[in-house]
Amino acid sequence: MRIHIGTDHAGLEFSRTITEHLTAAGHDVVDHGPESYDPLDDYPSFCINAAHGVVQDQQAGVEALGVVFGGSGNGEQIAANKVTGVRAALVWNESTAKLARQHNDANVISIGARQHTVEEAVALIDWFVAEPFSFEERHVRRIAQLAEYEATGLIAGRSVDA
Ligand SMILES: O=C[C@H](O)[C@H](O)[C@H](O)COP(=O)(O)O
Repeated sequence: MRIHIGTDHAGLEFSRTITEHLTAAGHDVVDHGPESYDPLDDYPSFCINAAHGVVQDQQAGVEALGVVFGGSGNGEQIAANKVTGVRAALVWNESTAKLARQHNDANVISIGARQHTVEEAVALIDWFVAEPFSFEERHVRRIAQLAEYEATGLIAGRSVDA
């Protein structure tokens, strides 16, 4: 599995441990930065680049997921979700990490590095990566609605404002 990671200054300390852990588990980690600590850096470009990496790999048939993390994980999730084809979920416990895959087929998760220990963050990532999508009809239908809205502004061919 290729795993794209992106963060900001608030998550940078987690990067090394997360990369070491995922690499030791046999994953191919692509780090989209930042490379060094700058307390004034901005998460959008790092997280959007990670999200783009996931989509490009998946479109090319490469098995890939993404992990973005920052102080809260909120801005990082918002940034990742700006990328067409990304379903980024903010996860904070075992249940939300697993449901991100089971129900949402999330291809990116976001974690608040100031909300967890690095050991907790690694566990969240492991739960997410190991969990398969359920392929249950209702979840497939809802994900398809999101994709349709993203592509056309419609859901089931109808305006969501109607
Ligand atoms: O949602 C955004 C993230 O939590 C950022 O990591 C956070 O806002 C950075 O905060 P500061 O610039 O105060 O270190």
